[in-house]
Amino acid sequence: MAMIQIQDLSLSFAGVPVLHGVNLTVREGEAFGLLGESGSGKTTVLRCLAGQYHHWRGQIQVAGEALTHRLTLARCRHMQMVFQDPYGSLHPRHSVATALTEPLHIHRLGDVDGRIDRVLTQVGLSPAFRERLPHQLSGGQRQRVAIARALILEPRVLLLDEPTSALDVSVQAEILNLLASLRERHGLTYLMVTHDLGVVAHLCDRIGVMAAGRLAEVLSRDQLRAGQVQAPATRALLDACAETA
Ligand SMILES: Nc1ncnc2c1ncn2[C@@H]1O[C@H](COP(=O)(O)OP(=O)(O)OP(=O)(O)O)[C@@H](O)[C@H]1O
Repeated sequence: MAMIQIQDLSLSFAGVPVLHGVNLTVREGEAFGLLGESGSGKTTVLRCLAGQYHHWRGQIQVAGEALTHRLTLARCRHMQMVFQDPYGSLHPRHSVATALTEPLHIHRLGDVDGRIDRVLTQVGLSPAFRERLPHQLSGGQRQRVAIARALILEPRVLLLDEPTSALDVSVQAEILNLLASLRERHGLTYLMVTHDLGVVAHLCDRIGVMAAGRLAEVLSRDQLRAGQVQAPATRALLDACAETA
């Protein structure tokens, strides 16, 4: 089943087109990576799904339901976003427990303490982290809290915007492994934006390559690994990666 189906998605800012008729399907339980050069429109696709832009055109369906331009509580609950910079996405004076309680209050969910302890354990943090403030956490721990805050609502889909790029290289693999095991355990669907071919090779089943606001190509992980690519934009990404390797 298609968990996310995007058809003919277009968006302009002040008359300047940024997305041009993007078509994209993410299957239930799949990890789909969006690659592409800077400014190609990857994050804008995620933001349309997350309800941060309301003036897109086209059709978006999630779990078979058409998304409207209005953000509903049910939509937020089923589809959560995790950002690149965990420091920026956590309030500096809110403890971990406060950050995790907020979405539960908004969605009027009970068993707050039990849910917080369970989700902290799921992301590999002990309940002793409840009272910590963001500056008392390492970068990797902060990203674990950001993932916990997304997971506490038990969503079906995570929209991941460069979830490891702000982290030290040594911590990136830990967070990628965590995301992989959470997907397997909870049957989550991921749509992930990244610049990093290593990240997609590790986590993603299929990869879409964006170029100038269009989806240039969709590949399996094996096709990408074998260099079986058609679109010039994909070839340019592989060449750039080979040059820096
Ligand atoms: N709020 C906005 N107002 C005007 N233009 C915007 C806005 N958000 C994005 N853009 C433009 O849309 C285009 C696509 O941006 P987007 O952030 O989606 O690219 P990206 O592929 O995610 O890039 P990066 O990898 O650098 O994050 C860019 O040209 C950007 O300048």
